[in-house]
Amino acid sequence: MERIRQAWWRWRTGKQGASPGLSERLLAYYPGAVMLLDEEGVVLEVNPEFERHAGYPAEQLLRRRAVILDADPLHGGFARALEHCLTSRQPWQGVLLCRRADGALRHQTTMIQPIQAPPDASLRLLVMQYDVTGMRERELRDRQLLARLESTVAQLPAAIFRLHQAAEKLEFLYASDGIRALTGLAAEQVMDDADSLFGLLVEGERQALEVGLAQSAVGLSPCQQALCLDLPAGERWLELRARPQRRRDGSTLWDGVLVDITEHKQRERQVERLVGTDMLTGALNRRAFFEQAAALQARARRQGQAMPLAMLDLDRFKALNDTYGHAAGDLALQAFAATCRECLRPYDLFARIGGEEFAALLVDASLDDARAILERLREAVAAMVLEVEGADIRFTVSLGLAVLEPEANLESVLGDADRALYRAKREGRNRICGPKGGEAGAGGGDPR
Ligand SMILES: Nc1nc2c(ncn2[C@@H]2O[C@H](COP(=O)(O)OP(=O)(O)OP(=O)(O)O)[C@@H](O)[C@H]2O)c(=O)[nH]1
Repeated sequence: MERIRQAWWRWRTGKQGASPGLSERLLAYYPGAVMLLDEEGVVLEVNPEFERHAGYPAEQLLRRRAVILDADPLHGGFARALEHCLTSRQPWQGVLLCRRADGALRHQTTMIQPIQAPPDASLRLLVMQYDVTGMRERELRDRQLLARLESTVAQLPAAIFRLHQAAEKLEFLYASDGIRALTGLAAEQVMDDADSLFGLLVEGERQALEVGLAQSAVGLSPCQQALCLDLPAGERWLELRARPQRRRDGSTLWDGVLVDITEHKQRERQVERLVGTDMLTGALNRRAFFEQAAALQARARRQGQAMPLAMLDLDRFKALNDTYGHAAGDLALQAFAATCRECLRPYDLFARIGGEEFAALLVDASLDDARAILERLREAVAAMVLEVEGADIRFTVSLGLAVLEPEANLESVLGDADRALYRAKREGRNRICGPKGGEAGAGGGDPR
């Protein structure tokens, strides 16, 4: 077969010219159907394989026009292909829909080569056909299957992808249409430029992804990573799950899926918030305060900054409870916490760390700033009037202030603030004390 293909190729490319023996060789060895036609398109000769491949007994075809093989002998492509070869003396190649003697339609890949046949150098056409119907049917089935698969993938609430990394560069070799619902980006956009997607990652997430992919590439282990995107509609969380494979050139490929996990993340955060929140007042609880204060202190340590820390305690709260009842006391605690949140800045930490004891950690504030903020807070609390069953309830707050130095121990600084608070109580309540020697912002004293 290879020998014949090479001979055919030499012939077609004209390196050797039309070999007089070639048509005989093709008629003898070509594994498909071969016909030799005269310049009227009449069949002069066929090969022994002809009937098996063309589905026509040789005797029915010899001395008849070859176009009768065409599914449409009058207007089909066979007649046009022959016409082309005869007028241009150029070869023709293509797929023709032919009809077998039993009426079955078959796709035949067809090559037609004009040759000058000795001895009179009259024009002949050498026609070779090979039945590719099975191949075309398989191709059609594959295409239908692929179309079904693509539409199924498009319906998924996820995007599938193939990611390639070579020389540190990441590119999507494939991204399904689902990427648009997840990110607002078209699949083509992501395939053209992976950064159109990775550029949406919130700060630090890209680095986390690169580390995750690097670990996956080294150990050829699955990669699973939660990614947070900053989209115009808000924050969106995706989970990337992918399996790596190594290419021969040493680069790595991941086939994987991106799934929206925003709802799950939001629920997770809600639970985290609830676990870290005091149910009565909505302030942070003691555990969350210590965790978040430690994180803020680590950041402040890097910047070499100290942070003012205050303890707040309602004055004579027992008496309020005793006079108006525990429910009124609860209401007072809630109103107090709400006023504190209004007076503090959104990024300050505010927590209920005991019964009627609260703490505030002021971020990026000098001691003077803190005093001014807390003084406003003290005044706002003193100005509050709670109406409970016809009675106007007023109360005040005492504050103890300390400074959390970058390297200091949080518990012991809370102790300092507590001691300052004790002084504020002793000196008449409704005032701010501390740090040592810096008593300022004293209020009107205990109204009682
Ligand atoms: N209503 C209510 N009261 C609470 C809650 N937690 C603690 N308390 C009350 O807060 C009061 C705290 O009283 P004390 O520690 O004696 O102090 P105080 O009466 O505020 O007096 P000073 O702190 O000295 O001004 C107690 O009566 C507790 O029962 C709570 O969740 N709700």
